[in-house]
Amino acid sequence: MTPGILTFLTEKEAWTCFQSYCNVRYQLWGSPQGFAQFPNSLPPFGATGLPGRMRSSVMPLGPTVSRDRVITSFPKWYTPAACLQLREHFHGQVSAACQHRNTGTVGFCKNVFDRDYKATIGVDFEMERFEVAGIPFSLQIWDTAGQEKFKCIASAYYRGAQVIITAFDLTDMQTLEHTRQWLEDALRENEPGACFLFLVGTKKDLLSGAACEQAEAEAVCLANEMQAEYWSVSAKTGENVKAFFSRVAALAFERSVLQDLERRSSAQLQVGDGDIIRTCRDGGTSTRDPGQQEALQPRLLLAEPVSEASTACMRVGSASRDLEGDMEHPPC
Ligand SMILES: Nc1nc2c(ncn2[C@@H]2O[C@H](COP(=O)(O)OP(=O)(O)OP(=O)(O)O)[C@@H](O)[C@H]2O)c(=O)[nH]1
Repeated sequence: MTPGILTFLTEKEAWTCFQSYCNVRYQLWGSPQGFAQFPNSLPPFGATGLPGRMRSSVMPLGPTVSRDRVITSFPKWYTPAACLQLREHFHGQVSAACQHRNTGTVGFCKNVFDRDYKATIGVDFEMERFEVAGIPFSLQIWDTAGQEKFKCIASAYYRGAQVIITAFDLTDMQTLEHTRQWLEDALRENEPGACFLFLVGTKKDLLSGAACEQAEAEAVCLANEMQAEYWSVSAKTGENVKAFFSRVAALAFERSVLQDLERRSSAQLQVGDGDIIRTCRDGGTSTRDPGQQEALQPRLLLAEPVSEASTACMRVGSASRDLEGDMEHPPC
């Protein structure tokens, strides 16, 4: 994401307006020692079966998570009329798994609001660290440019998103219509049902009373049609920004944990009385003593996703630099 609170959620030039699309990827991170506290001494959650850049990854060490990125209870929806799920607690299995261990784009990332419009060139990238239910959890946030001329670059980053956020300008309802196209483009690159969808109305500070209610009602209708969860936010005042990203992080976290638990139980089915057969990274198989499994798995998780994340970042950086020249290198 470009600097400036929620720039990915706001307006650009009149004709392209708000088709800004944001594609959020996640990472779970923590120390290998931390994993040893989990039942069976297996790493808690770490995807090995997700496609390409999307795999969750475990990083060896991470900076402390700031207080406003700590999510202890399941964040509430913005409006029950358009939310993905009404419950107010983490899934039972997720809470139970988390109990075994002790253990937060731009304005959101930088806590600043930039009143000057600076177009996103190609793609912006941010990594936000959270702590969800006591577990360190990172979101990779990819803010794709809304302008038509950058569309071909943006679409390369749609694939493998866990969360898709399409944004529009609450003060310009034409931009709401454009979100359909953005969503279709993004969904085309992903498996059906694989992503959480969010529709976000920005510039809430510029609307009030009946005008705001009317705009929100239309947005909620579209959100229901898209099967997306609806949120109104203001990058300028910060209204709902933290709550929105907490919700995104919590939902993404929960899903990744559930997927991981599922993978773990299916992996256990493959364990026989004798040796464990595991797939190697080069596609071959290896036979190992069962006692070695606990030590090996964290290393597999550490090595592969981190290098993939770096490759992805490099690609964003070089694509952007080609177009802008002085683009900041994404924080890998
Ligand atoms: N009043 C108000 N202005 C906003 C808000 N969010 C963004 N803006 C302004 O709207 C303009 C466009 O914002 P951007 O965030 O750059 O728009 P964008 O859709 O991300 O544009 P691209 O980066 O080209 O995709 C800027 O001048 C912002 O300061 C908001 O919540 N309230």
